[in-house]
Amino acid sequence: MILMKDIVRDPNPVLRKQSKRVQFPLSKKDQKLAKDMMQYLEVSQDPKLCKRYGLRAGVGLAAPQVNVSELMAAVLVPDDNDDPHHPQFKAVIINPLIIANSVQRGAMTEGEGCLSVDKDIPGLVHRADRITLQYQDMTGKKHIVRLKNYPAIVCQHEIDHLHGTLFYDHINMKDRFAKQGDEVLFS
Ligand SMILES: O=CN(O)C[C@@H](CC1CCCC1)C(=O)N1NCCC[C@H]1C(=O)Nc1ccccn1
Ligand code: NI
Repeated sequence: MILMKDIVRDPNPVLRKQSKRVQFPLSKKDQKLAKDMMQYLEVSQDPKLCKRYGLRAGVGLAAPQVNVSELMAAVLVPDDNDDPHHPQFKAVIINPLIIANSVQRGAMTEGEGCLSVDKDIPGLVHRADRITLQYQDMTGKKHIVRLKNYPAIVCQHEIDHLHGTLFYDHINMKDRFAKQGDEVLFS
């Protein structure tokens, strides 16, 4: 089971490395990693279990955050009324590729955080508002999904990790909350 002690923190250089492609069929190690990362998100989003294991609740976790430089991340975006049985987007995304970005930009009004960044870094994290994401699931099956708003933001945050990018790399440090043109802001 992944615990907070297993999560690598900035400025650990592993967070700045380019991850390697995952081969199929998945090795036993990669199967366990995929399951453990999704389990972290599920446990962390259960208030009782989250407290019991001293976790920070998360909606995404990328392999480099647990010290594995592979193109794999788990995403579990709860639906608005927090029904655990109907998440907005739940997937282990392997060898993900953003094959289209909307011209329209989007950012979360309150900025972003990261389980691997222990300090708060305020500012708008400018991203595409909508993306077309291609990924392989644990069986190697290819999926192509179109995401917008929060699920799109979360996947972009995770895919960034796989390429050694952290959320604050996107903040305009000279004017942290300056909107970019007609950027969509949402909380
Ligand atoms: O790379 C992956 N990470 O670093 C975990 C991050 C990923 C999200 C940050 C912004 C977009 C993706 C994460 O989840 N958080 N960031 C730090 C603390 C809060 C936490 C969070 O947003 N929790 C949450 C939100 C809604 C419901 C339940 N929990
Ligand atoms: Ni992160």
